[in-house]
Amino acid sequence: MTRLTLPAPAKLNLFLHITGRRKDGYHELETLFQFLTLADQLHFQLVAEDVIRVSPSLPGVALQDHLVFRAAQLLAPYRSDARGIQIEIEKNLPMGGGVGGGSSDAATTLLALNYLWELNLSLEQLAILGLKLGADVPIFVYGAASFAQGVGEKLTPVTPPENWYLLVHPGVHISTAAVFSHPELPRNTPKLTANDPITDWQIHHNDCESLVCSLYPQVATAREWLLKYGPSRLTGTGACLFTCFSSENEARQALHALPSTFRGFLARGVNRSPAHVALAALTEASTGA
Ligand SMILES: C[C@](O)(CO)[C@H](O)COP(=O)(O)OP(=O)(O)OC[C@H]1O[C@@H](n2ccc(N)nc2=O)[C@H](O)[C@@H]1O
Ligand SMILES: Nc1ncnc2c1ncn2[C@@H]1O[C@H](COP(=O)(O)OP(=O)(O)OP(=O)(O)O)[C@@H](O)[C@H]1O
Repeated sequence: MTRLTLPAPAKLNLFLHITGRRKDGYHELETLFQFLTLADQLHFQLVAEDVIRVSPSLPGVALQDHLVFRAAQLLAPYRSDARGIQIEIEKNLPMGGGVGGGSSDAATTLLALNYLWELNLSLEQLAILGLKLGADVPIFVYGAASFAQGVGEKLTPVTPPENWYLLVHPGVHISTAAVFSHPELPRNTPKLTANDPITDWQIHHNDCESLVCSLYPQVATAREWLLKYGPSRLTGTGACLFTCFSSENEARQALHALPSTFRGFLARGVNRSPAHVALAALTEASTGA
């Protein structure tokens, strides 16, 4: 096989507790990750020359900083021949939206190149490499909805309900680093205990939400609008907020009522990453399983 298309799905942080800060500045988190059917699409094509080509370019992102390019660079030394790769990205996920688009693009690149370059690296090896690119990369590499601890890399698979979500982007770009370095960010939520119902996400909260709403009035306005439909929550450090619906139809009706100042996305929560589903289908087809 010389070409491959794989999705790079969005994630939601159904809740996000900050339980402490490490000496290196990174924060200790407890968060519940679920994937969405909403995804970027990445097209990979092996080429004879020893190059890594990524197109189209992303606004404001130099090639050397592009997480897809960096993921390919990390894997290139493991090749046994000099075949290069051409990668084309259909970007559907809002950047800086808290849905992990960059991390997911990187993880899908690791999975795809491991397959196309026939590297036979384990998911654990890919996750360790991926963590160098961002705290959110390992969850996408493993591909199972999980309760995460540490900086987001200690993962315990769980199965929250696979609801329909309306995701609202209030139109602001939020820097993860800026939120995490803010002096007013709460950092001392007590750790959950073994008896806490982890997948019952609505009883938990996102520690970034109040701060982000006070720094960005558009996020606060979007939150107020979403609250008419049910409990709403910030994902990651924002800017996107979500609420859940028991059917696609109800979610679609809410999307139709969304003020034009916001962008809305309809998606289903899924406990297995669509990238893994697609890769498994491919492997089964090629082995005739
Ligand atoms: C907020 C989350 O999206 C929750 O899933 C992630 O923790 C962020 O993951 P990410 O975007 O992959 O983050 P990284 O690229 O590793 O880090 C961006 C910046 O966020 C801060 N950061 C990130 C993760 C973490 N556990 N503690 C932090 O303090 C660091 O200042 C870092 O410089
Ligand atoms: N392939 C990529 N897709 C998106 N952003 C990228 C990519 N490569 C590098 N970046 C840079 O990473 C920044 C954060 O991107 P991303 O869209 O993943 O944010 P996010 O959804 O808020 O992430 P998270 O929830 O993990 O904090 C972008 O603003 C951009 O500068």
